[in-house]
Amino acid sequence: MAKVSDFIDAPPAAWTGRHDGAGEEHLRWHERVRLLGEDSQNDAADVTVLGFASDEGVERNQGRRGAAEGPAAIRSALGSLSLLAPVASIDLADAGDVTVTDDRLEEGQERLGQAVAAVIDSGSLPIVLGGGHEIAFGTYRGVARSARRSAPGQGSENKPAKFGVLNLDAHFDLRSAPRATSGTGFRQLLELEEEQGSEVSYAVVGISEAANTQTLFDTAEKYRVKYLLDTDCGVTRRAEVLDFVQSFLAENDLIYLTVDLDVLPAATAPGVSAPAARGVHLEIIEAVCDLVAASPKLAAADIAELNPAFDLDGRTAKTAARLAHRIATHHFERKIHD
Ligand SMILES: N=CN[C@@H](CCC(=O)O)C(=O)O
Ligand SMILES: [Mn+2]
Ligand SMILES: [Mn+2]
Repeated sequence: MAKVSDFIDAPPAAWTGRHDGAGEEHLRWHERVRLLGEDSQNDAADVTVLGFASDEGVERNQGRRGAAEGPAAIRSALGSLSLLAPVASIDLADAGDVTVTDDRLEEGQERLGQAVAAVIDSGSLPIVLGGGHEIAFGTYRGVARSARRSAPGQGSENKPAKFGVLNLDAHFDLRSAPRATSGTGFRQLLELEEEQGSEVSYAVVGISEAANTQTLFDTAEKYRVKYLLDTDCGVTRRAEVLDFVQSFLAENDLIYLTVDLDVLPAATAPGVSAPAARGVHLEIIEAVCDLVAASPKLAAADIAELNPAFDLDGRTAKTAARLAHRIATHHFERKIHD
């Protein structure tokens, strides 16, 4: 079986963070994460972090370069986060980064797909740290080529698993372009599935009417995309948002969760290529991540678009780290209670 290290360009570096003492009562991420290398015997951690160091897709989409530095900034913010008693036994691994050099984005997405599939097939949950939202086509390829995709769906011996992609984003990212960009990923995957005669359902939480043109809404309709506008996702609408997500979980057998940090208000996530004037409050985004992470259907997650060059006092990196932490710990808590 292929190992994740076969597809990695930059092996993981040592994690750092605050150290308060040796006991488990002081535990933080940097003291728990083990680094995966070519010689690692057991790759199947509960959660495996890997990075996608790319901003080529953002550049091609007329955006602001800098997201290639995102994975390092998220790891740095994750390092000092506490692992409290209920999750102190979580096995966390870092596989290192897939790196996009020059303009070889498509190659990088392919390698990311192979790395993600290797992690899933080892029995671990991959959380991929971006990187521009071109990460999505790579992570999707990983879920699509994993054994979980070809396993039969629930309640049916013959039908393949129903695959749902849930995007938390101000944008549809359904653009048509001659080459892959950070704005084309979901159109690419919908077209690929159509060509293959297979199916994927795509849903988005947080769409901004001001930041998507009519042609993008028309494309969303063509592909029967389910979505909630940012104006439907205020903190008083939490129950409706969670109902929307719960229905999507119920309709599918296998879920890929992707978080584009520009779904959050610019005050919470200034360090992105396209900050949101309104956005969806972190309280709602967190509740959605918690719900999805606690589902055994979750196959992979990623967090995209952190651009440290535009961050203010590391607040976007801290937010990204907090979401990665919640996805990891909610996944683990469900796993140990099952
Ligand atoms: N990842 C994609 N992003 C948006 C960027 C929008 C903007 O730059 O204003 C999109 O393509 O729609
Ligand atoms: Mn976006
Ligand atoms: Mn996006």
